[in-house]
Amino acid sequence: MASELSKSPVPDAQSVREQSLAVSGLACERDGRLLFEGLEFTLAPGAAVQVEGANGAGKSTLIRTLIGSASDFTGTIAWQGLAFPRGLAAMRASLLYIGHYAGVRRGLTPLENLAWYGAGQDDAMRALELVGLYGFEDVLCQQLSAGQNRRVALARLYLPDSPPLWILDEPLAALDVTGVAGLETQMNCHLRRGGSVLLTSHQPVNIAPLQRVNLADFSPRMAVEEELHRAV
Ligand SMILES: Nc1ncnc2c1ncn2[C@@H]1O[C@H](COP(=O)(O)OP(=O)(O)OP(=O)(O)O)[C@@H](O)[C@H]1O
Repeated sequence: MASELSKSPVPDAQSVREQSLAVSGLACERDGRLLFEGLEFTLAPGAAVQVEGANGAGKSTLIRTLIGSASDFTGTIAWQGLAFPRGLAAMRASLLYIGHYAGVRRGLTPLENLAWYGAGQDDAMRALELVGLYGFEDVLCQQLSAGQNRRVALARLYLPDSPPLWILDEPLAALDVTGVAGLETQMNCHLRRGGSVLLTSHQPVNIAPLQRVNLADFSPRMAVEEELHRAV
């Protein structure tokens, strides 16, 4: 099955439209604690952003904010030049989001999970084969391993008509070496076709072009430390 993972299908060019996500002066606070402030980056067509940061730095909070699940932020998030909340609906229409907990329904099989997302039988079978789950398509997800469940979630990236903007929270979590390589191949293919990827990961990701955004560079603690350093 290892060889199957490296055979990456080409995403439908028709589905990869012009897009751009721009974040400017973004700050998020949770539980009375400022996680980051002054965050700036742009995600252009054909490019990727990797959000880095220590546990609790605010990576998932940022992602929930970017997909519109959290609206308590200051600063600007804009999709194709239209600031949230006005640009949110158009952004969501172009979005494929896979969260930290992957969104796999454990009482369903992998095939049923993809059907729930609207995939036809043939497309779903092909996607599951490409993520190395051939032979497991009818097994309940609650009986699959953590890595296999992650692969069920990631199979959505291998379906035809995949949206152009991929936002993925810890997509490499629980994957083995072959799984990571296969996912990197698929993300690179998506980028080459003009799609874009924003992901969080605690480990290096071999995709290009890649901009790395470290939340530590935008933490208020860092600003205080720099101030102290200048004062010495
Ligand atoms: N709804 C919430 N209510 C209160 N605190 C929250 C909430 N959501 C997040 N936090 C806090 O915000 C901080 C950042 O959490 P977040 O999940 O964004 O971190 P992370 O960088 O993704 O961490 P990890 O690498 O461990 O997944 C944590 O201290 C967390 O407890």
